[in-house]
Formats: sequence, structure tokens, C-alpha cells
Amino acid sequence: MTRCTTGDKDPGHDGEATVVAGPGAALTAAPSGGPGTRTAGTDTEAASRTDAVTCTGLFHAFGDTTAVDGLDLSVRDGEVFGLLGPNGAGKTTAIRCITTLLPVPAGTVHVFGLDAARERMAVRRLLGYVPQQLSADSGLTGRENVELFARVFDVSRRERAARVGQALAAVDLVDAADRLAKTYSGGMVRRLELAQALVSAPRLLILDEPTIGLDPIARTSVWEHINAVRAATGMTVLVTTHYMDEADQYCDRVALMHRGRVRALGTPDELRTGLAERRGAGSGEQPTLEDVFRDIAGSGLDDQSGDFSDVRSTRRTASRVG
Ligand SMILES: Nc1ncnc2c1ncn2[C@@H]1O[C@H](COP(=O)(O)OP(=O)(O)OP(=O)(O)O)[C@@H](O)[C@H]1O
Repeated sequence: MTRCTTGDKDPGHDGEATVVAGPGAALTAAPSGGPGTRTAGTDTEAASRTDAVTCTGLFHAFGDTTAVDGLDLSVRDGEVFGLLGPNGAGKTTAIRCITTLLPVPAGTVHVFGLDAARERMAVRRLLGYVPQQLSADSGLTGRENVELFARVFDVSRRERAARVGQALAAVDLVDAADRLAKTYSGGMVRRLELAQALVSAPRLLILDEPTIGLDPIARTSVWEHINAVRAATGMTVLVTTHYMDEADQYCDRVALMHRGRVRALGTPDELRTGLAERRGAGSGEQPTLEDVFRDIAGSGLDDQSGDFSDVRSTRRTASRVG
């Protein structure tokens, strides 16, 4: 099976305080399984439902390197939630704890109320996960790749062909389904991986850098497919990205993560408005999400973690299928 390569990582540190934007920090979504129509909701309404993900004081270290350092996070049922941060912020480690691929040494992680440390298989059954590393096999056709995942996720034989067809249709790969994956473009491979993750009809779809290395048109196409599936199913989407513009455009709420912790949380609008207010009247242009991050991370962003511009040019890239 052809997989991607991964590169080196940067050390993390602990440090600054968290900014939480609010009140009524986000639009709320239709319940799982319902249509994707969203209505404005109150914090009380949101709290009365089981959140899709709750991390409380999550900690994870690799030897002396603390990757996640007391992470508190709630992802609401039905929202598109963006976890943002530079290289080494701890995003992938946090996601691996949520997907149960890494243990939870301290703190708690719950997925739709299930304890990720104690109910790992039950949690896994609720998840679709597209990792940063390529997970498509270049020597199989698109359909065979999705069928493989259907078998791994125990989709019943009776339903399998229909579910594979639906997943391929959801990402517009029906016409290319019987071609080898090695003939696919980078954007098609990412859509194929999305189909692999969708075939088990997850309640929570987790995407680690779904658009990294793609050109702007392919990035837009991947997001349009994510949004269409979310609208059709009401599933919750948790995504990491370095692309602030994508987070701004496509995420209901974002968490800015730095050195293992969430430093700011809210809708993109709230975070930008919050910074504009802190800067005061007459401070010039409307700030961007990247400005918000710089404001929160301060000088710490420019030392070992790199900034978002650096990230775009230096971060590891996945090797293409084939
Ligand atoms: N398997 C590992 N072994 C040792 N250290 C690791 C491992 N995985 C991550 N780390 C370290 O943990 C810290 C957080 O890394 P992580 O990959 O979670 O960050 P990230 O925000 O996802 O960054 P990136 O965008 O580069 O993926 C980094 O200092 C990294 O070097």
C-alpha cells in the first residue's frame, strides 16, 4: 500500500492565557441525522445537548516534549469546528487522542458522551477520520479503496455496494471510480479519502489538514464536498488547517491553538471583532484571523513555532499517490 511520508516536528512549550469569544459564540446545527439547516441558538440550548467532542485538561507528552498541555475544548453537535495553529501546536496529537489512536494519559476526552479512554471501540464506530498521511492505495481503483474501508468498518455485506456508491457520489468520483487511484489528481485523492471516511456514515468526521498541498481550485472543491455532505447528513466536522482563509470561510467556530493549549475560541467574526475592539477605534483595517492569532500568541509565535507564512512554505508535504 502506498502511503505518504511525514517530516520533522518542532518542540512545543507552555505559556499564555486563553481568550474565549462570546456570548452565544456560534450558530447551532441541526441534530445528527437531520438536515443541515442551521438556526441561531443560545448557550443554554447548546449545553443541553451532548457535545460531539469534549476535552478537559487533556495532556499528552512524547518523552520530554509536551505536545498537548491541558487542552479544554468542546465541539458542538453538527458544527464545523476548525482547530488552527502553527507547526507543533499540538493539533494532530489532540486529534489522535480524540480518535483513540493515542492514549489519554491525563485529562478526559469524550465523543458524544463516550469516554475515549475507556470506550475506544464505541468511539471509533462514531468516527470518520482522514489523516494527514495519504491513506489511499495507489494500486487499487477508487471503488476498491472505498470498499476496503467499508469492510474495515464492518459495513454489512448487504449494504456495502450501495454505501460505497453513495460515498463515491458524494465526492463526485462516480465516473472515475473504476480507474486506479494512481491516475488521480491530488484533489481527487483527497476526495477519495473523504469517501473512505464517509462510507461508515460517521456522526463525527475528523479531517487533519484536508487541503494541504492542493491548488486553490482543488481546495475549494474539497470544502464544497465537505459542506454538501454536512448539509445532507448533519454530521459534525472537526478539521485542522493552517489556511486561515479557509477557516474563516468554512468553519462555524475556530479554536486557535498554540503550544498545546487553546488560546482563543469563537466564531471567526467574534474573534476578529474582539481584536478590533481591543485595538480601539481608528486602528485601521478590520483584523484578519491571522492578526488575532499574532495578538494572542505574541512574540512566542516568531521563535520556535514559526508563523503561518513560514508554515505554508516549510511544513511537511505528503507524497502523492503513485
Ligand atoms: N510521534 C511523536 N514523537 C515525538 N514527538 C512528537 C510526535 N508527534 C508529535 N510530536 C511532537 O509533539 C508536538 C506537537 O506536534 P503535533 O504534530 O501534534 O503538532 P501539530 O500542531 O499537529 O503540527 P503540524 O501542523 O506540524 O502537524 C511537536 O513538538 C512534535 O514535535
